[in-house]
Amino acid sequence: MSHATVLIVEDDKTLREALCDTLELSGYTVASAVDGKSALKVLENKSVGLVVSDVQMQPMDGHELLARIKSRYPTLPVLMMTAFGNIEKAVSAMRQGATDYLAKPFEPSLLIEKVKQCIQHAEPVDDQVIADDLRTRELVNLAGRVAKSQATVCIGGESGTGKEVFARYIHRQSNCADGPFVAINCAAIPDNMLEAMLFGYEKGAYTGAYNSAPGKFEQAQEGTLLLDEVSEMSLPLQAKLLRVLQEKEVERLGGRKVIPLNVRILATTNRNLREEVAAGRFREDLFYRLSVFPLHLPPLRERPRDILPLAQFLLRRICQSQQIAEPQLSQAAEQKLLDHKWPGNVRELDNVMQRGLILCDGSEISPDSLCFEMDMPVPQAPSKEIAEGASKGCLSEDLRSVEEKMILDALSNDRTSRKEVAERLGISQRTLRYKIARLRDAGVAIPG
Ligand SMILES: Nc1ncnc2c1ncn2[C@@H]1O[C@H](COP(=O)(O)OP(=O)(O)OP(=O)(O)O)[C@@H](O)[C@H]1O
Repeated sequence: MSHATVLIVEDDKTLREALCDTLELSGYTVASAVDGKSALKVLENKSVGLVVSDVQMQPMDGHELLARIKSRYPTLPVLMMTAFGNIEKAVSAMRQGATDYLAKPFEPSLLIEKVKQCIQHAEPVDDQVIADDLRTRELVNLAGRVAKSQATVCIGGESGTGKEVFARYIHRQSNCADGPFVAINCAAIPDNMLEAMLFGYEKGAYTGAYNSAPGKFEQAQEGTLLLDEVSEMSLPLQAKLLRVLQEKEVERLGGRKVIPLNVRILATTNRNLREEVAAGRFREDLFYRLSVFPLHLPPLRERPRDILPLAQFLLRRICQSQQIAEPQLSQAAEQKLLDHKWPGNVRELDNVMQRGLILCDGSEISPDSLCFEMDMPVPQAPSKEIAEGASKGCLSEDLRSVEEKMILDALSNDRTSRKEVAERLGISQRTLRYKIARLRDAGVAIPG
């Protein structure tokens, strides 16, 4: 049985109670509301997996509620209940994005059947795309439209803006949604390994290849392959990638068989790819092949109406995963979130909500519980303490700032790739990526 809460929106008290009873007896957790306005309030405070709503209600009717839900929670399924014989209302609700409809009066068994179907097809909470700001809503809309084509989409935007969230959304909305979604982070894997992981290899292709293995392209057959941080790929590998994209076929390393591919390609990048092309770090032909349809996600500070819905969504997600009650955000806390500039975007907001949850009193998150990393004091301890901290195996704040300075110095050389920076610092590219993300979350501008 699904754990998702079903929200019943119906102004007729007797019918509302009957619907709630029917679903509760079938094992669902149920919440209820008397009209669209109060339903939106419930949605703000509760994680809901499905809305079952009447059409005719006052003051906010089912159509308006549906429109608000589609703009604010685009992936939340809605089952509309229409008056018997009013097929036009049902058709217009379906056009507006309702998942299904029930014509009144209906048997309890039909309600249970439809609810079950809608919940089965519903997005898990992790897959939801929050889009309240007009700019984000337009992007979701665009992403939904481009999803239906076979076009290669390159999603750009600062770190933590939700590029992977959008890539997954495009996959779910595409004609290959039933196929696999395979993602590979091109920045986190050393070049020779990345090649083997992308294209696969035959037994004996290189030392240590004891068995043959399919690559990510093959794993993504009939589905979507996301090339995350594609700009970090080396030039020689870019050439090989281009060939696979042009030919729509792949050969495993050390293999002779040509494997035809039917894979939708998506890519993301934190960098301005045009600038990378101009600087000679990214192949122009690959740029054009990947950017058939470019989508750019603006930073969170440029879509302020997303901040609070995202904060609430993230809070709910954290509370659900930790199975704890969800505290309210006080009005002053909301204002503090709205006033911040979010250099680390949604990922930074996620961190702030996690910390807020730890620091709050359980029922309410106040402004004091919301601390941004850039506001946290860095103690100026004498160097003796650095050594002591290091010998205890913990990284003191001073050591951390020395480390940060080394990373920033290394990154400030324009001609050095991230891969070379990682090598020079003696850390893996994955570790470097993690440390850069932490610095970004703390509001530090990253060179390059
Ligand atoms: N619109 C959104 N709705 C819901 N969650 C979001 C949204 N945007 C971002 N997130 C959340 O923010 C976090 C960062 O998102 P994501 O990994 O997609 O960002 P990114 O741009 O791909 O980051 P990076 O460039 O560092 O890889 C994730 O936890 C994701 O679930």
